[in-house]
Amino acid sequence: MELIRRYEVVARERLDQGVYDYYAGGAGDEQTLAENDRAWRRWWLRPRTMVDVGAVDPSVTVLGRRLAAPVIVAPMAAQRLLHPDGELGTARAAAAAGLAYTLSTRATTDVAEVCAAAGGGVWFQLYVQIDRDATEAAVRHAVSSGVEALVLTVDLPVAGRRERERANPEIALPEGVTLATHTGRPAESTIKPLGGWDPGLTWDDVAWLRDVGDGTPVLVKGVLTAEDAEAAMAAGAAGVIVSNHGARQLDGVVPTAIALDEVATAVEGRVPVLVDGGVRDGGDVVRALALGADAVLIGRPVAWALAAQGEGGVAELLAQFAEDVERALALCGCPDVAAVTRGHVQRAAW
Ligand SMILES: Cc1cc2nc3c(=O)[nH]c(=O)nc-3n(C[C@H](O)[C@H](O)[C@H](O)COP(=O)(O)O)c2cc1C
Ligand SMILES: CC(C)CC(=O)C(=O)O
Repeated sequence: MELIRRYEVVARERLDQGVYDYYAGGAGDEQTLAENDRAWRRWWLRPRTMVDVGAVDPSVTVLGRRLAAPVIVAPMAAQRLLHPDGELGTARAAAAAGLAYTLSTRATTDVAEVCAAAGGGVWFQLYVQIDRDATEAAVRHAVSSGVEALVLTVDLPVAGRRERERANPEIALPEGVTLATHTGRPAESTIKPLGGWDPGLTWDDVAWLRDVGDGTPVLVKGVLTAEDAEAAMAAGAAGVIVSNHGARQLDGVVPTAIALDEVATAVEGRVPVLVDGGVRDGGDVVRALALGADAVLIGRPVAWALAAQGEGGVAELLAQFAEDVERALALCGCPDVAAVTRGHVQRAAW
């Protein structure tokens, strides 16, 4: 937490108020935003001692790819708003750390360039548009660029009510920077919360996407209930991401540290379960693993590191984060990720 706070302080100094607010903000009164962080800490860790932790291996395999730690960079729009290194910087830093990187549909760098820079381990987050032809073209372009998974975001049928964005509803991108044309629309020089996404998306569309993606695994991002986890698996999802979109969509939805328990119990190991929202240190990662996650995604901490120090900042953050996961595993008596069990957490009474 401390490391991340330092990056956030620098990021806040460097960024325009509107840009900082866009990244930091949540929906409504930001009740869920605050609880996303706190809810992890309401699970106390139950460490075991006298286990040989002389060599701790924090690596995992997700969708066939070995990751140095169970950590993936979450999709976040418009990263060249934060630093000229933008998506290329974050993707390169993730690759150097042996982690996967998820590129947003609303990126400021084309997916082909990002895949080339990372050399593997890139996932493509998809917002399905009303214009299905444009979406199909984007998916084909992403797949032919070499993305290893399609992350279908299902929690943004309409824009959340984000009070902090009201002051700056349309953020101008820096001179010479435009949004990548993953939407098939002409290059745009501002970022808006919503534009042309299909609010009519249903579970039947997972089969369509699998088809368009030519078998590339489809992960459903934005699952908060056992019911939706079942529906996602029935629809052919290769995995689910427990997420409330960083508390940016509907204030009052369940924090992900609570939803994860229900979702992982329902999934019973049939597909990978990932989680994001408020994961801030190695202890949180162990909590997530204990509750049944295969890996976590982290969002804002990466944004702050990028804004503060560009690619080097993200590299440092991810290295320290992975090291902290290793330390937390050792201190819980777990020589590897497989050793983490439900018995490594207990719910706090408050
Ligand atoms: C500024 C910002 C932009 C985001 N853009 C996207 C996006 O384009 N697509 C998406 O699926 N999620 C997006 N998210 C949500 C993140 O992928 C992720 O779910 C969330 O930020 C994780 O929580 P954390 O920031 O607390 O780690 C965005 C989040 C932020 C903060
Ligand atoms: C362009 C936006 C829809 C990106 C996003 O998902 C977000 O701001 O949370």
